[in-house]
Parts: sequence; structure tokens; C-alpha cells
Amino acid sequence: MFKVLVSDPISDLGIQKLMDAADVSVDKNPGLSEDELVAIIGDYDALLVRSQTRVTARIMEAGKRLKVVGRAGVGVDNIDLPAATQRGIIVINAPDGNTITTCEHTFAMMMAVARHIPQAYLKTVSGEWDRKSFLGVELRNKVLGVLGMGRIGSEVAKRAKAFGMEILGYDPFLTEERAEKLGVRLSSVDDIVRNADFITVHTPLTPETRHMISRPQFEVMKKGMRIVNCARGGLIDEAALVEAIDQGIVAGAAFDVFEVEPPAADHPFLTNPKIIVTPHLGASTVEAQENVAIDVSEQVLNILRDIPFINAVNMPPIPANVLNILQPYFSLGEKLGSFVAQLTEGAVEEITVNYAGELAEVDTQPLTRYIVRGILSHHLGADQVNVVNSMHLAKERSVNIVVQKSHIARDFTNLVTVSLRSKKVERLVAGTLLTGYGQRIVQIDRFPVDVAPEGNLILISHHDKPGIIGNVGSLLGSNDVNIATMQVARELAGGSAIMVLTVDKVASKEIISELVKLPDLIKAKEINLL
Ligand SMILES: NC(=O)C1=CN([C@@H]2O[C@H](COP(=O)(O)OP(=O)(O)OC[C@H]3O[C@@H](n4cnc5c(N)ncnc54)[C@H](O)[C@@H]3O)[C@@H](O)[C@H]2O)C=CC1
Ligand SMILES: O=C(O)C(=O)COP(=O)(O)O
Repeated sequence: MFKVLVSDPISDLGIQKLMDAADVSVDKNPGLSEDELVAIIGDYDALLVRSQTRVTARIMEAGKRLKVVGRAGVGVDNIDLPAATQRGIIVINAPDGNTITTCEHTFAMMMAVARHIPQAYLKTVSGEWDRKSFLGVELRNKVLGVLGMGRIGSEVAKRAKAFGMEILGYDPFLTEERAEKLGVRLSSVDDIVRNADFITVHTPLTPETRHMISRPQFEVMKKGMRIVNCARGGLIDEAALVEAIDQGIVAGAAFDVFEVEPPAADHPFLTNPKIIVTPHLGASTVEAQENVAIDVSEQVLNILRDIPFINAVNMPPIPANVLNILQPYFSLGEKLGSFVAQLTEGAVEEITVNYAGELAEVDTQPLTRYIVRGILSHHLGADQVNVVNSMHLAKERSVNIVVQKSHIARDFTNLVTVSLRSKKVERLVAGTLLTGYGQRIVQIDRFPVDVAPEGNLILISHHDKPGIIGNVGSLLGSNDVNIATMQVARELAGGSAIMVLTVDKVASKEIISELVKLPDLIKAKEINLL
């Protein structure tokens, strides 16, 4: 039974799929402190959070069973990603489900700050009919600067057009072509800062974006501009904003997010009449909360059930066209890695992967992660290594990874060859997918073979002499080990040869040492690919 802890308020409807799963039990326990989480996290396989829970390295260290942290939303700045990667904890988010909701909140904030709605509301409900203090401005014909033209920024731009605004956009990934499609003028930060009547920020908080709007930017802004932050506290320098309001540069600001959340009781924003605030409500609609919870629950369920996943925050994304080519090879790659690791004696120093055929045309890094996972799992334990941390663990152990590519794959469409070098030996295995036959190992060291990489295998090296096959068969038979398939390969008649057997049950160590005593048999090694 997998145990999932939900430590922030997450939509019940959205996590229904998890709650209904027969193999999952869900505990909802929002609002725990770090110490309280550290005390209980050891029992859980998955943790579901929003932005409130800070998932620290301490929590992850205590989460000995923790496989996945699911963020029901976009921002993962509350999760220690390097610590997660190091421990092989997969971090996933739900980036699409709250885009429209957050965009609409941004618009609500922009209109509220243009028309002083919260301030007017407060006066009206207090019994004062004040129609003089709240003269607003129209959005029509105003210049809106959008910093960060990703999902939310682009949706804001689309809606701003309908309001008759002129839009300047900046994003390192915004192309001229896309800007034109969105009806946005591609601009620089400086352009936007100097010319906008309204600025809205929609970037993540990174060392580069931290205080992207600070004193030097406020100094050159149009007098009377208004600014909105429904992305992340810290993008706009809070102290510099208060100064810019005092200097009459900024006429109004609308903030949904703060550098420290919740803000201290004496935070200057809370008493400034020109600043309106909401408590990080950007994603808080029924629809968005259901969407993100559904997305994250599905992914968490797949990860817990070991169904290959394609996207994680702590792993580079795989484009769909590349995934189509690579995905069928993920399981084969892992098995080839495991196979060659079981053959190799001594500490692995170098892994060489050769991709031949169509595979050579695409970015094969995701497949390499599976191969390395297969190799390292043999030594470190399958529960310790996954595709998120496999490369990191190899690097940590100074294992050199060499990737080679060639367009010619002998007679196959694709061929994946994995060699391992240790101080003692160099071993090699190659595999492919054959239409109608599935996964095949087609080469072991220098011997061509045709073996399905599954189940219990015994690899025997021997001299090519008559009687060997019979002797091996009789010994295994007399020990009640049934041979399902057998392959023999040799270099030259009478030279060195190998035999690969698939057996129905694991042959004990004693049987393997009996095999080695047979005449002309050099080595026998059991390989498990379950
Ligand atoms: N207030 C709230 O409740 C919510 C806040 N958010 C936050 O909103 C922000 C945007 O979210 P999405 O649009 O979904 O993310 P996104 O990843 O689709 O867009 C972010 C964009 O920022 C751009 N960017 C990065 N560095 C930049 C820079 N120096 N200058 C300009 N652009 C830069 C990126 O290229 C990307 O296109 C995130 O910080 C997210 O955490 C998201 C949902 C709800
Ligand atoms: O999705 C995001 O990045 C958000 O900031 C939303 O945060 P929340 O899930 O409402 O705590």
C-alpha cells in the first residue's frame, strides 16, 4: 500500500483518483511545521503540496520512502530541488491547470488598482459616500508591459488586447513571430520600464529575476504608472516600490505575492493606501484547484506504480517527437544496463553507450538516464536509483559516461550498445527492438546472439567442444532447473564460445558452482532481468 501525505489544502475532487485507488491511502494533514513533517514523513511514499509547505532537505532526508513530491500548481520555489535530485525524489508540478485563473486574477488586480476598488469598498461599507477620492484611469489606450511571456503572461496579453491596450512584451524565449501572433511588441526590459503605464510580471523567481524591478528601474518609469505582481514575491523590490510611491512615480500597486509569506504585521504594503494586496490567491478558484489536483494526482499515481513518466521538474523535459522515438527503448535500455552491470566485475569506471541508426538523430540523454539507472541499480539497489538521480549518482561516483552515435546500425533500424569498463574488465552488450519480436539482446561481448532480455538467464562461457550442451542440460535438469531457451554462439569452430540459457527458476549459487566444474566450461554467471 502506498501512503500519500497531503500537507496543504488541495481540492478533494481533484485528488479523488488517488483516494479511490485500491493501492493508495491518503492522509490529509495541512499546516504542519517542518519539525512535525520530519517526524512523520518517513511513513510516506508521496507528498502533495501547494506553495505553503516548504519541502526542505531535512524533510527529504527524513523521507526514507519518499519517491515523489507533487506540487499542485506551478512554482516549485518552496521545494529544495537539488536535495530532491540528489535523493532521487521526483518532483512534479501541474503547470497548466491554473494559468487562466491566475491570468484572470492579474486582470482583476489591474482593474482594481486602476479604479481603487478595495479602497472604495472599505469606505463605502464603513458608511462614507466618498465619490471624490477615487478618480481612476481607463485601461484603453494605455501601454501594458508584460515581463515574462510564458503561459500566464501570454494569456494576460491576449485579454489586454481586448481592452484596447498596447502591449510590450519581454521574455528571453519570445520570438518576433510569436510576439506578432499575440499582438505584442517585442521589447526590452528597459523599453518596458520607460514606456509602460502598467507593468505586470509573470516570471519565476530566479537569481536573475530577483529584484528585476528595483530602484534603477523605478527611477526611469513614467510618472503615474501602476504595477502588478501576481507571480512571485521578490521579483519587484518591495522597499524600492514604497519609495517610488512616496516619490509620486508609482500611482498604484497590486500585489498577490510577497518576499516573505505571510508578510509581517508591520509590512509597509499593509498600510499604504496606494497598494492593494491579496494573500497569494492567484490560483485560488474551484476550477484551477480541481485542474491542478487532478493533474498532479495522475502523475503521482503513475510514479508510485512505476509507470514510466516523462516529465519531472528536476529532469529536462522531452519533446514529444523525441519521446515517440525514445520511449520504446526505455525499458530495453534499462535492461541492457542491468545485464552488463551483472556481468562486470570490479568497480565501474566508464560507461560507453553507442546509439546507432535513427536514435543517432535525436537527443538521447533521456534514454541514457534509463541505461545508467539499470547499471547503477545493480550496485546501489533499485529503490535508490531512478531516472532523476541516475546521472547525478554516476557523477558523484566519478563514473565517466561516454555517448557515441553512428548512423549505421548493421542490419537493424536501431542498435543500442552499452559497454562497461572496470579496472579488471570491459564487457559489452547490444540490443534492439525487432518488429514482431520485441526486445532482443543481439550481442554479448564479441558474440552475436538473439536473446529476449527477460527472466532468469545463465551466461556460460566455454570451449566449443562436443558434449557441453548435454552436460549443462543434465546438470540443470537433475537440479530441477528447467531450461526455457538456449542460445550458443562461437567465434570459430573449436574456439571460445558462449551459451545463454533462460531458466524457469533461479539457479542457486551451488548449482552455478557445480556448472563451473564441468569439463571445458570456463565461467557461469546468473543474470536476473525480472
Ligand atoms: N499568484 C499565484 O497564485 C500564482 C503564481 N504563479 C507564478 O506565475 C509565474 C508565471 O507562471 P507561468 O506563466 O505558468 O510560467 P511559465 O514558465 O509559463 O512562464 C514564465 C516565463 O518567464 C520567462 N522568464 C524567465 N526569466 C525571465 C526574465 N529574466 N525576463 C523575462 N522573462 C523571463 C520564461 O522564459 C517563461 O516564458 C511563476 O512564477 C509562477 O510560479 C503561477 C500560478 C499561480
Ligand atoms: O502555482 C503557483 O505557482 C502558485 O503560486 C499557486 O500557489 P498555491 O497553490 O495557491 O499555493
